[in-house]
Amino acid sequence: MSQPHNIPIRKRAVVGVILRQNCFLTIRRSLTVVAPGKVCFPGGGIQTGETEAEALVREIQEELGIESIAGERLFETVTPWGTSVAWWHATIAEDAEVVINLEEVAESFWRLPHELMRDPDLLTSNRDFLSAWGQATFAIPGITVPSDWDDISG
Ligand SMILES: Nc1nc2c([nH]c(=O)n2[C@H]2C[C@H](O)[C@@H](COP(=O)(O)OP(=O)(O)OP(=O)(O)O)O2)c(=O)[nH]1
Repeated sequence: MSQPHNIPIRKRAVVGVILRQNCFLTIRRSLTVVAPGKVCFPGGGIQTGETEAEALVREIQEELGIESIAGERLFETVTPWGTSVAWWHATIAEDAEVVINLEEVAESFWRLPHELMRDPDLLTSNRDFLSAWGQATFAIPGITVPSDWDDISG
């Protein structure tokens, strides 16, 4: 699944969509990284020689101190600044405890879909990702689109 685009790709990144009890594991970016203070999912740039799944697991470990298992590749977008972003479902242990890396992450929290959509600090690409999910462009394992989604996202 992908969005149509004609922006030259300068970098590739991967993002982890992790759920617990209908809530997304979400981070607020630290003030020293790109898009400071913005809310998004864990993830980051893919290094040379890494697969997307390897980069996903490494970034989640680096940012949140937790082991994860890469699941299904859900979606792909391109940021206006030319980063191709692959959106992956990932799972973590039920009792995994998040320990944030303060160099990259200001805080982490679990958010219901409508709470995320209403957060003014949510990265635009994440809003687009959630909208595409709400329109059934792809499914996310373990969560269904709320029946009142059109009211939430409209
Ligand atoms: N981490 C993360 N990045 C996202 C999300 N949505 C989205 O468009 N992005 C974009 C922003 C960036 O262009 C790219 C990853 O950025 P990043 O700043 O987290 O990655 P990074 O630390 O590896 O960056 P760098 O050190 O390589 O510069 O993906 C998201 O939910 N989480």
